[in-house]
Amino acid sequence: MTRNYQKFFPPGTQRGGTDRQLSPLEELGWQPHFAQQISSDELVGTPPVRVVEVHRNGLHVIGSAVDEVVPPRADATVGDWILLDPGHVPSSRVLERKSLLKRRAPGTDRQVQLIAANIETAFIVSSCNQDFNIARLERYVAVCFEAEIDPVILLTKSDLVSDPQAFADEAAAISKLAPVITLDARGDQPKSKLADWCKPGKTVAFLGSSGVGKSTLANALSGTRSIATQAIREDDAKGRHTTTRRQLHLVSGGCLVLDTPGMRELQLMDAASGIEDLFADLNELSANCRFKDCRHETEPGCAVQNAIQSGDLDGARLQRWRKLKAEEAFNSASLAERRSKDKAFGKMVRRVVKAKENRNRRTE
Ligand SMILES: Nc1nc2c(ncn2[C@@H]2O[C@H](COP(=O)(O)OP(=O)(O)OP(=O)(O)O)[C@@H](O)[C@H]2O)c(=O)[nH]1
Ligand SMILES: [Zn+2]
Repeated sequence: MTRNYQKFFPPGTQRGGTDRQLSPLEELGWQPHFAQQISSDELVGTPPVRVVEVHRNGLHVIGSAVDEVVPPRADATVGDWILLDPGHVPSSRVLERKSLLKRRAPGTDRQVQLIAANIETAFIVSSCNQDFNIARLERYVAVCFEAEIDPVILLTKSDLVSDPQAFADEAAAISKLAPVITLDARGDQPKSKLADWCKPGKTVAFLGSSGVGKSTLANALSGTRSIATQAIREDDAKGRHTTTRRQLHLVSGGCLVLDTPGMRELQLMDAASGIEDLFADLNELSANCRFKDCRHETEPGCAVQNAIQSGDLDGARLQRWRKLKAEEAFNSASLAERRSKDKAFGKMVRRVVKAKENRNRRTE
């Protein structure tokens, strides 16, 4: 039986014209990257399903002819593709991801928390007002680079300022790889301005602080409907639905939007290469410093300081680079320390167990 997915789509979204009709799995974001990881036997025996929602007590998964909640597992998050083993659900395999967004959990114990998997484009949302903060935008862009997600910077509330282009110009200096778009999130602009990224079968997310317009944008993409909410309503006569914010929504036109919590506390961790990518210009400059270990402070022959002197480089950008690197090093080092402590503890446990076994053997 193949499930009929039409009911998940808002009316009038079936595409005509030259576009090939996507299969139900493709509508959910299934792509060659995932198909390559499985054999045809596996495809039949363990159908691929996508995690569309994370509940406290389980993962809501949807596939062709599958729509159920399976037990939660630490190694899967919203957006993941899982080969569902109906005979033994815990043995189901999580497919290798295209991207993974993770963060350091709030609080002091610095656990890694998986936020979302297989996002293709992250819209980093800020507004043309006091929310606009270059350091914060840079942080998000670095996180996207690290996660292998394409970042696009969206500056909302352009209707409330006289010169939105000034904000756009500043944001454009962050990275050549992060396009910048200014817009009024209410009305028609999002649909046309985001069309390049919001294609059927593509998964996108809106990241940013509270109040910048993430919900407004998602709604403006037109008639956002939650796959998860939809499915749960079917089962629940009272029309109740969950209030979790970590969900995949299917948007009119077919793209998938991941709804994530505000993420104000976004911390960099294990993101060294994301930072390298973000500050590629500074790394290039550093290669020309006279000393290999130049700290770009008062050393003679420092290409970075020279660029600042000549006005080619904004000194504040160097400061932000330092700050991000220090933060990343701190968070990652703490994690490494804990890992090595865990390792040492594991070793000790094994030693004790072995000693006990030896003792038992001798007394047998
Ligand atoms: N004038 C104007 N108002 C906007 C724009 N974008 C969002 N708003 C308004 O800003 C307020 C907050 O927008 P939301 O979409 O709820 O913001 P959010 O990012 O989803 O906020 P959280 O749900 O708290 O994370 C709403 O009153 C919107 O109508 C814009 O481009 N122009
Ligand atoms: Zn230097």
